[in-house]
Amino acid sequence: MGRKINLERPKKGPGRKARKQPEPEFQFKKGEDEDSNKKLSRHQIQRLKKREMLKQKQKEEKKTKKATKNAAKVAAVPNTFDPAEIFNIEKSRQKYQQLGQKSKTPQPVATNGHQNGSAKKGRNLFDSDNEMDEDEQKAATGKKVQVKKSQMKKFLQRAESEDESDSEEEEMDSDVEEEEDEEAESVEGEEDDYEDEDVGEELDDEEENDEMGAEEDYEDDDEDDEDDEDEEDEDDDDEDDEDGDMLPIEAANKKLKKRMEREQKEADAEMAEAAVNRERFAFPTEEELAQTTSLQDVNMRIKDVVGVLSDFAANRDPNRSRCEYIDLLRRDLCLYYSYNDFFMGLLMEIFSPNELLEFLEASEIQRPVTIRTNSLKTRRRDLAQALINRGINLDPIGKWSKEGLVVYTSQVPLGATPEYLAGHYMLQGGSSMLPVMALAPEENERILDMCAAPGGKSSHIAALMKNTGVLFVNDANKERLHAVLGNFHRLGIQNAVITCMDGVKYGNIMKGFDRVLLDAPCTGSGVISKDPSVKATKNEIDVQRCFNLQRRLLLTAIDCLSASSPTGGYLVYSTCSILPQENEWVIDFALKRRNVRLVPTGLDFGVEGMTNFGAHRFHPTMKLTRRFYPHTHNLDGFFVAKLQKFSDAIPKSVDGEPEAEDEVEEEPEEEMKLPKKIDKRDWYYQDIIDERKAQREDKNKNHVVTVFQKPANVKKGPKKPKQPQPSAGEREQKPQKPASEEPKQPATNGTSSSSKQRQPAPKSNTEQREAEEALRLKKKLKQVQTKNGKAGPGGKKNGEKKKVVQGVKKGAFKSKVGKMRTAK
Ligand SMILES: C[S@@+](CC[C@H](N)C(=O)[O-])C[C@H]1O[C@@H](n2cnc3c(N)ncnc32)[C@H](O)[C@@H]1O
Repeated sequence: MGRKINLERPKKGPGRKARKQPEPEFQFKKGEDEDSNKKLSRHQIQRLKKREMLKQKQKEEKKTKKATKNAAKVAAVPNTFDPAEIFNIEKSRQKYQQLGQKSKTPQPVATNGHQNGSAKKGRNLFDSDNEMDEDEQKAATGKKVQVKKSQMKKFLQRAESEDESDSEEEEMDSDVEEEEDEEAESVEGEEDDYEDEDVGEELDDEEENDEMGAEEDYEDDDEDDEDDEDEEDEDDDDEDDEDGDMLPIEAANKKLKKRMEREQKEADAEMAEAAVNRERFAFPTEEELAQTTSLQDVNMRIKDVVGVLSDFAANRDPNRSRCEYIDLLRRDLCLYYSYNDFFMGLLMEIFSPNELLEFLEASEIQRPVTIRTNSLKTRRRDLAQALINRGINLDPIGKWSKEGLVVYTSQVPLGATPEYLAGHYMLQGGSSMLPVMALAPEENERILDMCAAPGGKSSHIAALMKNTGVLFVNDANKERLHAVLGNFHRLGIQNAVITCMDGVKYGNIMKGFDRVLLDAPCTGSGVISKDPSVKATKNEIDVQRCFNLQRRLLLTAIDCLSASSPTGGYLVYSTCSILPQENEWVIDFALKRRNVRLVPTGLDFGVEGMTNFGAHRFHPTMKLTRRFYPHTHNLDGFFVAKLQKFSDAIPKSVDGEPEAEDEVEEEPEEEMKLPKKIDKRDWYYQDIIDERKAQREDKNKNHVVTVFQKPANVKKGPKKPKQPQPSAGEREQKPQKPASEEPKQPATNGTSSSSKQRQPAPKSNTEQREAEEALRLKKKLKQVQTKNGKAGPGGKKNGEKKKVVQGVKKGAFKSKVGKMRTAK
């Protein structure tokens, strides 16, 4: 028989040690100590005494330290502060302990692990002050204490780690005590063991001493802070008396406030002292000005003069007028930032000296690259994801736009990604989205964009219209309109009609629009970072030319609008200029001449429009317009105004005021002039860069195609026949034709355009060039024939012309022209 299996399961429950463990006792509480001394072992009593002595010693040390520091205390106060220093962890910890001890009652607490220990401390921290739940406490603290979360987090983390180390210590102590008790019970009088215990105790004490030493070191490291803390300690004591059970964190906050106030006072005093001691800026003589060679000196002088102007009465040289200072400032600013005097003068009329400096600095820096999601093809989230996958680092442009994205870095050219080519986005400046947002186009409306090329805003309008209704897209610049066409194809816009005409005359063709956008041509004073040539090239005539055109365009745009439109009758006028002459002044001009009123733009940021400018007083509602600046919004400088037409009737013009003030004699501006040099990375001219590239490619293709078609004709046909030198007598008889009459270039107007009209419109650049070539050849042939006929068969001239006809090969011309026509 084997052994009988014991089927009885072993009893579950607390282990031997746990069962044996008595209720935890808090032995080091004052008051209780004397009563409980009887219960304590000899060693425990010794240890307790030791600790008491140590504490006493520590207190005394602290007191002496405080006294010496107070004696040595001078006005030296740190200029900066570290929140961690203000939320002094060690002090807080001590305070927690005190608070904890105040409220601590000898109730049983599980001490199986340091987490509980710390939890216990945590509870003490909160429970000691009042009896609210921890959560309630937290909520209350959150309301009361205005401290940054991160600071709070750090603070609590550090406090927790301190608590943890404390609890570990306690655990160690309790373990040792436990062992002691056990040993005392079993082997009384075993000296060795006691010695060991003593060693253990000493180690404990050493540890404590070390800790205290470390604390002291910490304190010594930050003596200055300690000074403050000591001071605050005193305050704290008072506060404690005053505020009673104030949370430590509240106390810390109070300390922080006090400290900040004190620092502010000191900073003010320092500033005042510096102002008194500062060397007064001496106005430079002409010689000194002439001797200035370094830009750094100019920069210094700019700052000095701006400083003087900020408090002119106090800082001025009594022998110098404000005008002299301003002239000096303008001169230096022009030199430092490379502006012409006139343009700098305009800017100085807009901004205060300090803000002017900010604007000039911001205009030297490129704005962030931004793109607009084409909502006809994709969603911003999807586009962002696709671009992020290509290594493009981007973010939403801001809360104000649902479509814009700002691109920080990109490893691929943004104008060549598959997403761009698929029309998922448009390269567009952030501020360019604002006028369309203000226009707020609706579906199924009839909308006009009067100056639309290259089509950034038009395509945005079309997207908001969701390809419904009709969008009339106009621009006076034919070349730029090609870009509109390209962009619209790429972006999938199908509701647009593109026209090329002077906007001023648009009202003669079509009216009754629900909404009109007039993004007027301007000086570009808001986009200096994109085109720095503005700084040095713009003159008074340019500005006058711009605002005169803008006024005329605006009046026409208003005339094109329908006051009885069921959905709108709104017009948005915008420019990328910050000059009031091109903005508020133009709007004010229109307000006086048409039945329109200003309405809010709906844009929730931007600076209010000006109601005063120099001697000018604009309509008070001008405040509803919005200005955007590079230095305040990190956007291109822009102006946006929204008008509502309330009557189609045109009021009689204001007496004595011409339709266009300060009219400058000028030729009608047919096409916008492009800058001489276009930066290849400039998105604004991306369309033109593409166009030129395409033309270059076309040229090469053209060459190949011509050779392929008829190489012989190409060589012989267009060859210019050598004109025999006429004799002196002949020269007198028949004067030579002026160069302009020579049909060198394919004509773009006059007869050629009429003949063009008869032919079907060329579809592409190559075809167009071929057609023009054919026309040129045809014309040349005709000319030669006529001349031949006129000269008569027998004369000397006749013979020469015959030679020419032979030279160009009449048959070859005809066949080429014929072939091209059939090709068409
Ligand atoms: C500021 S740009 C327009 C930019 C466009 N709205 C966009 O967002 O892409 C001004 C445009 O006005 C055009 N323009 C200049 N004079 C004009 C006129 N008299 N009539 C119509 N357009 C004109 C220029 O060709 C230029 O394309």
